[in-house]
Amino acid sequence: MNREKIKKAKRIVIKIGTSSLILPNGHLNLKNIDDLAFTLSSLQHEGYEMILVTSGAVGVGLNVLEMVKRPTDMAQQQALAAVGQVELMSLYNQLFSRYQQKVSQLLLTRDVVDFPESRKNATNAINALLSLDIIPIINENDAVSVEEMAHRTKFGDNDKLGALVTVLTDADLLIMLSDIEGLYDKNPNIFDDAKLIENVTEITETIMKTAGGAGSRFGTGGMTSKLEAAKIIFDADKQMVLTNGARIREIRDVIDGKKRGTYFEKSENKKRIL
Ligand SMILES: Nc1ncnc2c1ncn2[C@@H]1O[C@H](COP(=O)(O)OP(=O)(O)O)[C@@H](O)[C@H]1O
Ligand SMILES: N[C@@H](CCC(=O)OP(=O)(O)O)C(=O)O
Repeated sequence: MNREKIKKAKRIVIKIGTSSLILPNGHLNLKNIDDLAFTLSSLQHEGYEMILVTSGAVGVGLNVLEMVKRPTDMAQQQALAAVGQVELMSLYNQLFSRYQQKVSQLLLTRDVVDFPESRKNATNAINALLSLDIIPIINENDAVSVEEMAHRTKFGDNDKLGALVTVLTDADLLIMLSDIEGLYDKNPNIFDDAKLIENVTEITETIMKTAGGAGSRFGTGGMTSKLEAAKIIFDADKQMVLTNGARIREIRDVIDGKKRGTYFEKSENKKRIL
């Protein structure tokens, strides 16, 4: 499948997972964070409209408070996220400003996307920031969004948030950065002979069955949540590339339509039928 459509993308959402921001020993992955700031800033300077959906509040919070394990208590996790989010944004602010790029922070809850009025307000804010040439950096508002029955405030995970932001902002492309090359035909953590899938045109039962859980102690959703996000992307007729966050400067290759990671794009035939 050729990737011509990617080359036309102008507004691009990048979702980066905790596993690309935190090293296995719990320290911040400064190289990746710096590469991210450099790459997004230079693309923005060239005229692309970049939006960053970042995870890492809880992971960075653990680092700041020198804790090894994520606490099980919900309020403790919320507190950790509140601490980590400040540190994460402070770091982004420093590094992006080194590349002459202004950034901003938006912390969203699920109800913002569900209620038409607040959805419109969030979209307007993001559009206004982009028109001012400021990169919006978005995370879930983990300090206040917890699982509730009547009033839905939680997205579930940031893969879904990344997909919803892509739809909300009518972006042309979602690039999802993880700690792995892309989607494999089986969990590569378990099977040595797992093979990379280059293109996915539909989320079938067989594709869902390839997915296993998170690869690091910091990641949350694993591959299943990335495929759930891909469903949102397909339903909205958007495109997504899942690729390795270890080589962030390759984002440029992805945008140039080169074969990197796994490309999720509904086949033309399918689009005609629907
Ligand atoms: N079929 C699969 N293809 C690729 N990765 C898979 C698959 N099944 C399970 N995984 C695991 O999913 C992990 C990525 O998810 P996760 O740890 O949640 O990362 P992130 O923090 O980037 O969101 C990979 O490191 C890998 O171990
Ligand atoms: N909002 C959470 C991210 C949760 C999440 O989905 O993490 P990840 O699987 O690393 O993308 C945080 O900032 O810690």
